[in-house]
Amino acid sequence: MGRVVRAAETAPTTYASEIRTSELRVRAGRRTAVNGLDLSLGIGVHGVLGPNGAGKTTLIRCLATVLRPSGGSVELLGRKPGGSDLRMLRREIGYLPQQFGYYPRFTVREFVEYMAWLKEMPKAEIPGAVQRAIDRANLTSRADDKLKTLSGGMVRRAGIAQALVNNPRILLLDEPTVGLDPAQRMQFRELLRSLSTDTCVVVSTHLVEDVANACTDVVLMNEGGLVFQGTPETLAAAGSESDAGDSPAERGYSALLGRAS
Ligand SMILES: Nc1ncnc2c1ncn2[C@@H]1O[C@H](COP(=O)(O)OP(=O)(O)OP(=O)(O)O)[C@@H](O)[C@H]1O
Repeated sequence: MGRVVRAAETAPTTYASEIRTSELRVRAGRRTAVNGLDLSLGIGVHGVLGPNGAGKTTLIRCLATVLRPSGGSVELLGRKPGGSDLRMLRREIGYLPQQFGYYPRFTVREFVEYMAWLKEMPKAEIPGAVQRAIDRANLTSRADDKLKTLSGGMVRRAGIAQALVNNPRILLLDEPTVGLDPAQRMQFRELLRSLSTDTCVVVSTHLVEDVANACTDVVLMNEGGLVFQGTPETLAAAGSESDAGDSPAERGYSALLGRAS
């Protein structure tokens, strides 16, 4: 008889926080765009909000291991990114940049397959994983069309598909809903909800309503720092009728930013 395998050995590794930053500083050009940020993000959907220039993109690029911290520290899945471990870590991360390059003659399927290959997925798993990612991004009917024939919103969805293809433990999405029509935004919210139980998703957006409706946690940034972290309900409760905005969440956003400045 073989050795008894304890449940703890087969269960996926869990962390107190998939992402942890401490006094994190990150430069963008000459600016320190993230300046002393302490964050702890676990499984769930974390909506990062903040005005233009708050440091959202810079933070996400650092979490994607594209930019190195200039001070403080970042830990992803319990590890400090760097050295020989970096490739292993990147296999566990999905990333949709604000702007991404692609070869326009690739079909959606070829593009997502190529990204799966770059992420060093086992060859036999790629076709199934690519189809699943394309389905989840609602591009099934356009899977074999060339990227140059797609609308901007569809290209964005191809970007979402490539970010999902390796079933990442950490999924970083920088303004994923730009260019999506209202029906697609609703479907995207569904996708976020389906990811919220087993993935640490970080999604930056200007759409406070997307955060209020599809995120489990709100991270509000201003001038490179953290202004607020809490549930969408707490964000909404922070506002009053006198604050700017068309909804309780927008009024909460305005109130918290107003108090911070
Ligand atoms: N490559 C760069 N060179 C110089 N400054 C930069 C660069 N990238 C960003 N910055 C500056 O860093 C700050 C933070 O920018 P970042 O793009 O992270 O903000 P953001 O919150 O994502 O803004 P937005 O909502 O406009 O996308 C801004 O003041 C910006 O001008």
